Amino acid sequence: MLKAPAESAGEAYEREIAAERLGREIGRLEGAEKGLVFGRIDRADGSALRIGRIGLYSEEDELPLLVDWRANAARPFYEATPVHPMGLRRRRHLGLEGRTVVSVSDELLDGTAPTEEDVVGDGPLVEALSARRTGRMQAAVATLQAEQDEIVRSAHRGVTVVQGGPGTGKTVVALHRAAYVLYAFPRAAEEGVLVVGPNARFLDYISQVLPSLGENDVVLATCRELAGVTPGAVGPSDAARLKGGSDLAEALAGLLRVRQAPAGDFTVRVGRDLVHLSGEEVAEARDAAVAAVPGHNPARQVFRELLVDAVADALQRDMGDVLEQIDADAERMTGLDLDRFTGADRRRAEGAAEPGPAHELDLDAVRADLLEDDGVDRAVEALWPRLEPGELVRALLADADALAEHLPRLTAPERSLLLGGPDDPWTEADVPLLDEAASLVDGPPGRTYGHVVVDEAQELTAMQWRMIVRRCPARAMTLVGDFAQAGPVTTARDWKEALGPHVGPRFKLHELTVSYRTTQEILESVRALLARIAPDQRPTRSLRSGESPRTVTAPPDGLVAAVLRELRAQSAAHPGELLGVVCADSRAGELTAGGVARHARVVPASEARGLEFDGVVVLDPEEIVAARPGGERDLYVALTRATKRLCTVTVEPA
Ligand SMILES: Nc1ncnc2c1ncn2[C@@H]1O[C@H](COP(=O)(O)OP(=O)(O)OP(=O)(O)O)[C@@H](O)[C@H]1O
Repeated sequence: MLKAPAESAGEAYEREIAAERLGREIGRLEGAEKGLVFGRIDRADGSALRIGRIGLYSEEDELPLLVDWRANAARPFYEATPVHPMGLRRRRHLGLEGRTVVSVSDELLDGTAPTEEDVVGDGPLVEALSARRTGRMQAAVATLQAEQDEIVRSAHRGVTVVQGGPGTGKTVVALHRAAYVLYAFPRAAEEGVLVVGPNARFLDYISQVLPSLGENDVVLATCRELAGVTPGAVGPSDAARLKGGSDLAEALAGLLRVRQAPAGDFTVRVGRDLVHLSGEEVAEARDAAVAAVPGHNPARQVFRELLVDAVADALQRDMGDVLEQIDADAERMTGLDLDRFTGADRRRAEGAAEPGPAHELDLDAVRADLLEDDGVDRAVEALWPRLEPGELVRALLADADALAEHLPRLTAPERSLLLGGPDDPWTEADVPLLDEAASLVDGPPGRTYGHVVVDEAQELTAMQWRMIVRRCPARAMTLVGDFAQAGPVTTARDWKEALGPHVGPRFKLHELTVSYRTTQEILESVRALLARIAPDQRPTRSLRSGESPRTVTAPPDGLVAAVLRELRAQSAAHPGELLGVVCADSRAGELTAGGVARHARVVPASEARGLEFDGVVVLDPEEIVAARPGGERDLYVALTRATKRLCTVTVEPA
């Protein structure tokens, strides 16, 4: 395609577009190649369908060669049970390496006895769950469970919420839902699908799933990336929590209103004249400008034009008054009617249309002049200064008086937590403030999406919710998370509180209750902790059992050595498995320097959400709990990352 000569710029452009389209199609087909066909359903009537990541058709056959897993025809593959066989006799799972079949596993659904043709054995789910972790999440398209599939395939186009404990497959559901939306809702697909995750580490972890489902057009982003802001510093979490509250949005909007033609009369110098505008006239121009377009800077342009109209009107009025005064004075002194000497009289004599009064100005010319006038420029800048988003945020955070005026609900100590210097670097908590300011100053974001998926959604602050909802005008979203795993900055306690301001009660809540990651033993060991941090939450159950979690103690100066000992023992006993060490954020550097990173991924507790490993070492639970507010929830996250074995290293009492 790219070798073909292009005669013109237009042709070159079309060639690029066509090449891009083909590139995408190649990507889709390559993605589908991995486990090309993973399922087959045999109906009781003898017909069969093969299920794969995409649909494939041949010209001769009536039935498709391969049915896309998202097609309605594939539904029984996920939903049929012996109680509701949905017309199926057999469900078959196929394991492929390249194009070679390496495993077959059948379930018989209609109560008939297995024949020689059927391979009934260990379920493919158990196999998938006990497989080694690779450090990247894998698609679960072959083994989606009925409760997961129901959410993925839901016809509900509004807001779907999935609440579930650690490892219940929320991320799996969220990503397969994104793929389903692209397939089943063409409008949303055309407007784009966005997946938001808490940090770059997490996005990297899930980055393979959608491409392996043949979908390369989904945008994966963190809040930073959406706002286009890279923070230069880490802020304290108590200030971050405050900055996450929706009061800040009101404060920024309030601060902006003060910068849009504050009340009062106004005088503009135009050339040598002073033109006076009443407070009413200015307010009228302001209200009309604000109503005309969203965004301070775009509305400023409208305001400028309306102000010029008002100035031109005032000039005409003043001019009229002056001329009438002159007319009256002259008439009184000379007894002459001056009208006769003006162009009005002559034009009338020449048969022109009835003109206005003699002193009428050419208003269009006056307006054009005024739009170029320095005096008008200065007036607009004084009444309605052009702004950058960052300036607006600074004007609030670096000014104690502005904080006091616009955040009256905060206490004085809270406000002093927010107060910063004019040159402080931005922090993570400033990102949604800058985004809010950008929407206030420049108008709504340029890029919006037809469907937005948010993973670890319990992490979002009210201000972050605002920035995400802004990008989804249709309010079509899939939100997955677990409030028992909420970090220290989260502002809401539950889904109702988080979503109320945006969709009220209009969201559909699903709950997942089976853990596909952690073993029953690990879940038992965190039960008391869960009861403390989320007393209302039903504990999840696991499909699998394994080793009991262990604890080892070490002296304060022997922690790194103890972690290394444990990792060596685990990798000797279970070579090839993926290991992770979760520790307080401040410890990560020491562990990496001590050589731990050669044996395992070192994960600061604040970044552990959503990740998983075969074996996990949790270093110094007390330190993790003490490191941040709500530290017990960080510990709960840390303790639920292992699929097979968990070891906790605690510090020996002195
Ligand atoms: N139907 C399934 N088939 C195969 N594997 C699955 C299935 N559902 C979940 N899993 C696996 O279980 C593990 C946990 O799933 P996932 O990460 O989606 O859970 P989560 O609810 O998002 O967890 P967390 O609350 O810790 O973020 C993953 O390895 C995932 O691949």
